[in-house]
Amino acid sequence: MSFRFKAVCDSSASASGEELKKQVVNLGDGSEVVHISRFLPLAESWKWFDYLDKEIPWIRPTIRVYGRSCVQPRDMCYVSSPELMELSYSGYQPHTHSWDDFPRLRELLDAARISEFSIFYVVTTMKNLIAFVVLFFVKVRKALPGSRFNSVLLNRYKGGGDYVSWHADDEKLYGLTPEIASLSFGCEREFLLRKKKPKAALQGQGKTAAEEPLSKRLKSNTIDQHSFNLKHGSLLVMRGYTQRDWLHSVPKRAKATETRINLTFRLIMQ
Ligand SMILES: O=C(O)CCC(=O)C(=O)O
Ligand SMILES: [Fe+2]
Repeated sequence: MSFRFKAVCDSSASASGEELKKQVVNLGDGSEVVHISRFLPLAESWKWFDYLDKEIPWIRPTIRVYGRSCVQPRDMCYVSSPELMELSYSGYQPHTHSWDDFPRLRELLDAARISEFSIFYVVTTMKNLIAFVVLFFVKVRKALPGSRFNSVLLNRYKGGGDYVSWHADDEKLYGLTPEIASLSFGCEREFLLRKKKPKAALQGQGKTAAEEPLSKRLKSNTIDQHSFNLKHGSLLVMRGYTQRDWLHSVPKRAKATETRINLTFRLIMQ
């Protein structure tokens, strides 16, 4: 059973001016999660879901997990700028879609007056995607003043058998205290967080934190586990030392038969 977190609730205004219910969960030791369940209106979210589902050039790459090659259990796409450091995870370097191949798209960025974002992307049908990403950057920034992002990793879970296993987005290119803003569309899925075990204890057992069975951790300390139901149109932000001290996952769920799309916005340090 997952631990029910004690949330500190406050609220902030959305881009359109209405009140957004914002949950701020203090994980301790400088780690924090912000959850806004109704970040985007439902109808607008479905529009974006359909768009992303159809137009993103999704791929399902082969990655390496504990020395073995396997097909990643979800589709993905990656968007960033060529001058930024390249992302690499699980022995896999995703193709970086760049907006430099499509100079006219800069006009769109300027029009949105967010030229400080050196993002982006595009393949043939991507004009709408740029508008889409710009819109969200603006909305996320309004809800979380001071946030900055310059890349986005897109994931598509085509049913309850698709998942992301325990990991931390602690790659060096994001720095020590990355802020990661995650937008979800479509099928509601559970998002879990659990505290990493101190390195010394795991090394003694010849294990990494991700290999420690969940059942064992729950027996020992349920307080180190948090669960969020990520609804259609929701926003979840991890910040502070969350990537250093915690792992997160979206586990398989037999009952989740429909597709879910998730976008995680990140800042690559230059
Ligand atoms: O799908 C999600 O909610 C999380 C995805 C994630 O953790 C990642 O892409 O690193
Ligand atoms: Fe992640």
